Amino acid sequence: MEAISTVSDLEAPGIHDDPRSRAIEYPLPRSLGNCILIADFLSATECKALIAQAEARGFASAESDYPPSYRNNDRQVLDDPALAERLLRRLNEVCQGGAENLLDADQRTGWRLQGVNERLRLCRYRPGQQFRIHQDGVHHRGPDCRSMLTFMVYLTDGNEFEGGDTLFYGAGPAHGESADDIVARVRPRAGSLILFDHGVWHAGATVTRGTKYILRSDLLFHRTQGEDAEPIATAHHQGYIWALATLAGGGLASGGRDGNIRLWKADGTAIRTLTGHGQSVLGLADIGNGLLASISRDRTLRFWATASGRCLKTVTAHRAAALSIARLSDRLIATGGADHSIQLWSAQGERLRMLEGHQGWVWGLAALADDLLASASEDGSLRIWDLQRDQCIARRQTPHPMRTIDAHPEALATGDANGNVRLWAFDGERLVETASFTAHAAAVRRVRFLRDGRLATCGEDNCLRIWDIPSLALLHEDQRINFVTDVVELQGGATVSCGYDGELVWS
Ligand SMILES: O=C(O)CCC(=O)C(=O)O
Ligand SMILES: [Fe+2]
Repeated sequence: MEAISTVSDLEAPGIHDDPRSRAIEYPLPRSLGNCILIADFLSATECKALIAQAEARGFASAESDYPPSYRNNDRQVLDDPALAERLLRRLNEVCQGGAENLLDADQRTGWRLQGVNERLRLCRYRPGQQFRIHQDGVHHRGPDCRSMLTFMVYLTDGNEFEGGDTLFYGAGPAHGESADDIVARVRPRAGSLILFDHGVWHAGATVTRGTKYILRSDLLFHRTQGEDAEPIATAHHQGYIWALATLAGGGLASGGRDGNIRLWKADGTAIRTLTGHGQSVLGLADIGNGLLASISRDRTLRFWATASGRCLKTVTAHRAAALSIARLSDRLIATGGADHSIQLWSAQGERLRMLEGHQGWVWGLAALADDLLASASEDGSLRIWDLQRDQCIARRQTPHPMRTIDAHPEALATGDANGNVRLWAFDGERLVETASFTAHAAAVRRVRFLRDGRLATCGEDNCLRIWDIPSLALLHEDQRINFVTDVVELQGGATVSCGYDGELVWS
């Protein structure tokens, strides 16, 4: 076998005499988006070298970044601009007249191919590992550069493992993930490149025997000057908005995948942008005295002065993504993480204590009183913690991963990965489930009690719903074009919701 010691040996067109002889297929109906499969994009030797180098660097479980029910394959992030540049060169070589020709430029008026994202992700799937139905996220590099297509090379051949096909669906998880909804199934071939629009719903099926490896990146595009270019500067955030919080002055704060926190007046006027987080901002809380606390996938907890926009303090809060935050009193804040722990903090950001017990990600926290905290976890349990004794004093297990929680003087609400919302009562000792209903046709992302006995729920079925409590009558419904992630009620009574479309919507 040809010896390849570094990835830099990925050079000229590999083993092929004519680089343009590669077979090209279009696995999806055009109406669902671009999807292009190019055989023998990398040679077998190049694939083996990439795998060997990745194994030498070592894979990590995706568990600190993604819940296992969503994806549990192993992963490695490799920033390699030189390799990305060579992959782009190869792409231009294999496409007659350059890669742009293949990509249906009509779909991207005003945008031109810039390159392959140098943030390369190597993924390994061993038996039992999978990546459930999803759309791929957009990488934003300022208003004039963003990714639009997924770039994925299969490094192992389908005859070396069982399962592990890439599945394409006609619609999102609201329509289930059943075999009937599969529009195309791609059996991995070593060296094949697949390119598809980020918005196409897809999954990596469970590998049942052997090992599957892929190299994953994105195609980046830059905006061309001129009247064709569609403005994107009007979006409230670049990419997904994850979380909202009301502010004492009547406005609100939003946090996004762009790592930014934006402050807004109640009428929607932008006040300022707080920058500093290195990754998605997943939770926000007004902690009083003009301070905002934020948590991020970058594992930190930050404290900000809302009047000046200054970041006063940054602490590493968790050993994995920090997912949830709640203010208990002027003196006490709690955060929950993908490391399964709950951490308690002073309002000055000193770490006080840790609560352990959950067996999965702590997605939601809610204060019941100054020294009583409720937590909802991917492990399917709801727990109540007495913060005077730092003990879990009540616990209820449910069959599905819990994703969100909110509290209200008379009740608690939780939402789960299967679209169910449950209402609970806690009498100081016993935790009783008082109601349970299917609120969404996919995972519930947020539950929030509103004034006048109403409950708002946000779902991965792209719906915001408002329910009357306790009758459970549906009072209002808003359908968006992508997941709805949060909703808050402002002092004046308006509700503001947000989601993966990057927009805040007042109603
Ligand atoms: O493994 C696969 O076939 C799909 C992987 C995928 O969807 C991703 O990495 O975004
Ligand atoms: Fe994907």
